[in-house]
Amino acid sequence: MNHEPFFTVTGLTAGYGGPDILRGVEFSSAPGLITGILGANGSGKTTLLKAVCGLLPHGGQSLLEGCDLGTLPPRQLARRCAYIPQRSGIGIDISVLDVVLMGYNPHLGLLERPTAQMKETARRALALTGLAGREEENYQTLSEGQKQLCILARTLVSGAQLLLLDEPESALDFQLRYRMLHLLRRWVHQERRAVLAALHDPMLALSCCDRLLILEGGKTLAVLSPACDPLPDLETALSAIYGPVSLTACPGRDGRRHLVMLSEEREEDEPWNL
Ligand SMILES: Nc1ncnc2c1ncn2[C@@H]1O[C@H](COP(=O)(O)OP(=O)(O)OP(=O)(O)O)[C@@H](O)[C@H]1O
Repeated sequence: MNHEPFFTVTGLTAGYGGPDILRGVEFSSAPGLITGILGANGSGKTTLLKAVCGLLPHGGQSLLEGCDLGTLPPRQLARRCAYIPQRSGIGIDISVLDVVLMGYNPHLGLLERPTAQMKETARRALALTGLAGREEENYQTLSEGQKQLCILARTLVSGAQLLLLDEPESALDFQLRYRMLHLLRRWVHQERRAVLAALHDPMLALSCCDRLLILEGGKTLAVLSPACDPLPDLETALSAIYGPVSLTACPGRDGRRHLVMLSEEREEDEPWNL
């Protein structure tokens, strides 16, 4: 796999008016890789995604194919970089197909309508995410998990080179969260894009991400490859954010190394006596 820098973050700092929450985050990604951001609650995962796509004032740089994202006007930024927040924020009655077609907005002029080909691609994206036949339904009537799949379809058609996803799996059941990440992984490898996804499920991240960015207190603690880095290195980094854990490697049917993570009980933990 090609490992030339495609997306590089250097010295990223950001906050909300008080002390900096992100304190010099650094990492880089080659094209065709999915990077999972893991960190405890409040470690800065969402803040990182918002700073990269310019929603928060920040210091440092995010370079995508050598272009400083911080210098791009909003429309050009939206063409290159798609940010999917934890909640879609869509509160109006709108069809499922029209939500997916919103992915084309940065490419359309004022009052320009999506083409027949765009509609066809949007239908295919919905079929890929398991929502075939739901195109004309009201988006508001979908379950939270189905809404996440619909937003994923919108992201896939957007043509952005960099996808920033904030807990894209949070409302999905066990099967769907793996299907979603496998789909994203295949798509990213094939299309040579980059995905940065904040995830709360470390097993999912270990199984589906090419790389893991471990955040602790707004800083990069480690950048690791679940497929090839030594287990003790992975255990040390994961234990720093989740408490004591142990990892076991299992051979998958696909021939890749799969990791199973166990949370080890802390001996020093007091029983809960309220
Ligand atoms: N709008 C805001 N104003 C002030 N502080 C904020 C704001 N949003 C987040 N923070 C603070 O920034 C820190 C990092 O929050 P952030 O949402 O980036 O963490 P996270 O890793 O995504 O957490 P979680 O896993 O709980 O979603 C937290 O201490 C939080 O209180």
